[in-house]
Amino acid sequence: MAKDPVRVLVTGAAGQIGYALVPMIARGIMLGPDQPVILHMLDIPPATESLNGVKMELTDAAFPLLKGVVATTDVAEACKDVNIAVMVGGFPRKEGMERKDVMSKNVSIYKAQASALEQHAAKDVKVLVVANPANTNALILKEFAPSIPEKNITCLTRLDHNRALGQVAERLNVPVSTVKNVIIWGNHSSSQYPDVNHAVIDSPDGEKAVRDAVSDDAWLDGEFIKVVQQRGAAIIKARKLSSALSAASSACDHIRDWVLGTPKGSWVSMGVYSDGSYNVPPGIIYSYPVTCANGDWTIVQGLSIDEKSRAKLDATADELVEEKALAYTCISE
Ligand SMILES: NC(=O)C1=CN([C@@H]2O[C@H](COP(=O)(O)OP(=O)(O)OC[C@H]3O[C@@H](n4cnc5c(N)ncnc54)[C@H](O)[C@@H]3O)[C@@H](O)[C@H]2O)C=CC1
Ligand SMILES: O=C([O-])CC(=O)C(=O)O
Repeated sequence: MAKDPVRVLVTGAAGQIGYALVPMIARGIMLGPDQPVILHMLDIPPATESLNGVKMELTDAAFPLLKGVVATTDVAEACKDVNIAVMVGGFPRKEGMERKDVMSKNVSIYKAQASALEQHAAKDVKVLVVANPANTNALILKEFAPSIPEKNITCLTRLDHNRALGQVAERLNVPVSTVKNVIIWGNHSSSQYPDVNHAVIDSPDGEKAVRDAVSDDAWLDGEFIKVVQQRGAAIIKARKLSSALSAASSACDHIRDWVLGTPKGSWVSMGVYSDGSYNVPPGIIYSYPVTCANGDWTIVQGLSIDEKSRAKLDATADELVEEKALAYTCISE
């Protein structure tokens, strides 16, 4: 029997990530090839014409799984009964800007949209915040939507996770699908810690530690970390626009694994509400290694953290605590 359609909200749908993301959702890349969807697309009034253009293209693409499109600038209408909300709308970082520069613009957007989701979305809505500063926008959303379970509010660090997989695969000249269990700890910013200490590659002789396969600790502890941390800025420099196709694809990966589960023996990175695991301060949205099953994520426990890694986990946590304080200053202004 055909499944009931799932309603998926994409905010900022007329923007560049939105334009890459909505066809992926309509093709079943996010929720699977047998899951019909109804797309809810929100943008702001100046983007109305462009949003309608995207809607026209969705019609023209004749996606079999797409059972309806709501394209609107009304946040209440956009949030009505949505099961999944991908929050891409916001003010993007431009060349030379740090994430903190865009904080105040985004705090007010996320506060308002939290209330709309709380009032109008399905009670078990799953929320993924993509817009920067992603962790702190997600935290604001959580604080101002107290009736949405905190487990349902996450932010995107899967792009960083995928970037780390890509760098290791390129270095070893192996298919990216053979690399797994890298970790992005902390903030979706240049303070994040891309950690390969538990990562492995699959080979015909079984699993091999990435550290052994690469056999170049100086590269793994230096250049590799820097490249992943700075990849967003490198893309902006090259394209004069921030990452879009990779962000859209990673957003699909994040929701797909959350809803449908992570493969056995592997984990992914997600920004989730910290419960104090790995001695990270509770009360921030922090990227952890997680496994997913039955629509829930669980932080992978018990991984050994060496001294160098400890300092990096703490540094990115400190930045998030600072961002939280800054966000609260913006709220009270
Ligand atoms: N977490 C991650 O891995 C990544 C995050 N990003 C972030 O994603 C966000 C979107 O990036 P792009 O699509 O490139 O930006 P964009 O500027 O092309 O699109 C943003 C869209 O949001 C809309 N918008 C602005 N305020 C809104 C509001 N209040 N409600 C609904 N829509 C609103 C704009 O009109 C625009 O259409 C940025 O914050 C960017 O920094 C980008 C790449 C990766
Ligand atoms: O750096 C940015 O603003 C865009 C972004 O988040 C990324 O590409 O990781």
